[in-house]
Amino acid sequence: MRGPDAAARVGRMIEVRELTKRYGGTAALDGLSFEVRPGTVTGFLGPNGSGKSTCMRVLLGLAAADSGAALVNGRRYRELERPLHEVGALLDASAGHGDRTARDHLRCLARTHGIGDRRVTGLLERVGLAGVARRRIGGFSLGMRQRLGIAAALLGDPGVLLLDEPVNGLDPDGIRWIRELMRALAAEGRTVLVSSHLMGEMALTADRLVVVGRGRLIADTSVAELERRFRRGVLVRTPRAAELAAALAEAGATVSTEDGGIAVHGSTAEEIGELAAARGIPLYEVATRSASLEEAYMELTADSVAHRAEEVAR
Ligand SMILES: Nc1ncnc2c1ncn2[C@@H]1O[C@H](COP(=O)(O)OP(=O)(O)OP(=O)(O)O)[C@@H](O)[C@H]1O
Repeated sequence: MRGPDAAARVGRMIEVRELTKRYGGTAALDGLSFEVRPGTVTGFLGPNGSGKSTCMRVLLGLAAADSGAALVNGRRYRELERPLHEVGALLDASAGHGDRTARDHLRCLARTHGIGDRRVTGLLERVGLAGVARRRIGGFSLGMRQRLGIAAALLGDPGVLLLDEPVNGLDPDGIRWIRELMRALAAEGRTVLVSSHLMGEMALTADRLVVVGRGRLIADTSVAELERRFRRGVLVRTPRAAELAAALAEAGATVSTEDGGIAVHGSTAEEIGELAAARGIPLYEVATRSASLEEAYMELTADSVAHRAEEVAR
């Protein structure tokens, strides 16, 4: 890979192109393409079995795709010269020798890449494990293991991070901690891709969303765009409802009576306000209604969920 195209690709950090992977009769990935940009937290969302983990495993060289490309900094994982310095991953928090202390676990990993003890000590502090650094991992709670996994992912100070369901099984403190850490890592200019099947969680953390279903791309969008796309019209309360409704209908909007007010589709809150002002109609309330991101997500993925239920029942 040479020339201007290669340079552009390096800037993109994660690129998944037409990725396909079958397990027997199941297409885990079915022509999936998307890119993840630096400086953002990108949520990787999809119902159970939609291919998120498989995609991450292919990106990390842990599974081979049947066709297509999964690139980090413009290269396949196996072509990376110093992988730990380019991409860090949290896949399975149960990994790690139970007999080893947290510090020794990180030191062993660090040595494979010539990373010194000082970085290990710094990371144990960053993830809040400095106080238990000499305790054996076997006695760690799930939350402590997640923190250790994240320290391992950060060892080589990589620009790209892949986190598979990092909040699974964590208490509210742990969830808040991971959320803040992901935001801080993105603010440092890193590319952070984090998988989840909980839209509510991602809505609080992610700037962008890549939504997949049955191994295919359903949406690649910013959180704000998704909210806009799922607007549910404008609810207006006024003492002169019939008059305003007639004026709005004349202007081309669709109007219905609802909840002691009128529901307007096809007109923005600004247009409604100006039209009412021009006619001297007082407005008591003008509220743009959006579906919650959770509802938007349910709508986007409904087909994949139904299909999966059929597959499981078969
Ligand atoms: N090693 C494997 N052998 C056989 N089938 C597999 C294997 N790994 C994944 N699959 C299948 O591939 C599909 C995608 O699974 P994958 O784990 O990638 O989805 P996911 O989106 O990560 O799901 P979840 O949210 O449940 O973790 C599923 O139908 C799954 O059963």
